[in-house]
Amino acid sequence: GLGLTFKKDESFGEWYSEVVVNSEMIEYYDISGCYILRPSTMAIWETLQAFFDAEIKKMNVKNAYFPLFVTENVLQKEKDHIEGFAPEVAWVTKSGQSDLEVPIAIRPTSETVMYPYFSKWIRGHRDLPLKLNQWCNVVRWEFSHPTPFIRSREFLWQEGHTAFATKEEADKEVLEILELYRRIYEEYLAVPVIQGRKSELEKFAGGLYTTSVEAFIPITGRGIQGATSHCLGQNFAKMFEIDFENEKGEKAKVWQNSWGCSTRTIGVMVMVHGDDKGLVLPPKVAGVQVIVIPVPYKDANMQAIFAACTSTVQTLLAEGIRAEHDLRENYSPGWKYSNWEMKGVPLRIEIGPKDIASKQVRVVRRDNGAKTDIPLANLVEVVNGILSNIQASLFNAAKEKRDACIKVVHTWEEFIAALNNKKLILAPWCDEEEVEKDVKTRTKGELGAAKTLCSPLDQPVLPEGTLCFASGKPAKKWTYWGRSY
Ligand SMILES: O=C1CCCN[C@@H]1CCCn1cnc2ccccc2c1=O
Repeated sequence: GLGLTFKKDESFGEWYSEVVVNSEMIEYYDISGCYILRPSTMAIWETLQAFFDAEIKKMNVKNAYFPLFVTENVLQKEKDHIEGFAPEVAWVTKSGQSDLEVPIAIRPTSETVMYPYFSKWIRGHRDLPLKLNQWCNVVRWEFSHPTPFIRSREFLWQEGHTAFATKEEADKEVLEILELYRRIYEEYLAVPVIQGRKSELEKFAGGLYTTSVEAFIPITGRGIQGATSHCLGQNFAKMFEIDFENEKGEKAKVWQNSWGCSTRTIGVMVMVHGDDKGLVLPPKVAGVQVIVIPVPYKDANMQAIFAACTSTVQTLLAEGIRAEHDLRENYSPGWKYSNWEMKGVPLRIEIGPKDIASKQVRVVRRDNGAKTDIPLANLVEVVNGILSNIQASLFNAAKEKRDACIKVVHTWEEFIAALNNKKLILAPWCDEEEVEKDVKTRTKGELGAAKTLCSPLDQPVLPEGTLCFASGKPAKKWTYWGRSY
């Protein structure tokens, strides 16, 4: 049949897998954790890429491309950053029948690939700031449950790697990039996110501190890290001897950042906006924003209807609206409506005999099903208005839903109750790592333990004397907790 067999709020995992396949975004591949990204996925990725690439170029970041492969000794160089990740590193050990002299790793991230050359290229303060980015794939051979877009063994991302003379410059850029990540989610994918700082336990171990944008999936009550922007401090500069002669002629270590955003963004968008008819695409990222469908009538003049469909598409394309028509003769209008709803196309235009007669078209919104008859005369301006209204209402609906999941707690009992109610928990915390580990231990279970998601940059007031929900010690900051992907 045409529709989905699984309902979003009954069998979320199965619903998600069915939607990404039936909407023609993903095709499963015969290697576990690897997926084919079909054109409708690439159209979305290319829109996000175009926005982010243009913005980082305004920041004087330059794109480069470094090799996919990294030697073992270089990869092992930064031990405390690699130790936890080592099992995920994929290795090339043969070419043809013969073993390689030395096994070669496939990049899981590119710090160790790039930084020996940062060391070579950076000599004096005039070589700073060095700001490089690459759009590429990375491989992490994870064994936890693979999920299209969300957790795959190969994924596409951008990884930015920058070096500065001072910590102040690095700190500033960390937040500038984090703001771009917020815009990717909120302005393009219509997904609300929280900007925050990771705890010492959850941060990138090789860095100084990690900031992130955190999304939330109300149906599963799980948080999901949307993208990360790390200040690496001088850790990698020490390891890879990335020094420069500062303006006083002294030898100094550079201050570095690294930041990344991947195709996981697309999976979050599917989870947040999808419904039981399939994908729901925010217009700003939809590869096809409007689909025009002829509605034939028994003795109607089909040529006139087809001609009207074609000219409507041309009119919209001329104004930069991404429109297509579906003139296939062997499918009914009803079948086509379901098919394009499954693909998440934001707006459908139906053209039948009476529309021709009264020089109008009927538009139907994917997000709320609203139908409106529009005179051809002001088609473009009305369609543009509806598309931007869809974009805004998708974001507002998602934000309202996410905010309704936020629960402020002050005690352990409230915390556990909120966790069992699939809430996104905001709690005062003493910021002690032992307490964080203890919460993980005490909430272990088949749904996974609760963990810190981030401490919001925008901290609510913390009244004097507020105690930590878990330890009873004086609280130091408000922190979001929850189960996560
Ligand atoms: O997040 C980012 C943003 C982009 C640049 N890299 C940083 C840090 C990556 C942390 N990480 C994540 N998984 C890994 C997996 C295997 C080996 C190493 C790593 C590893 O270093």
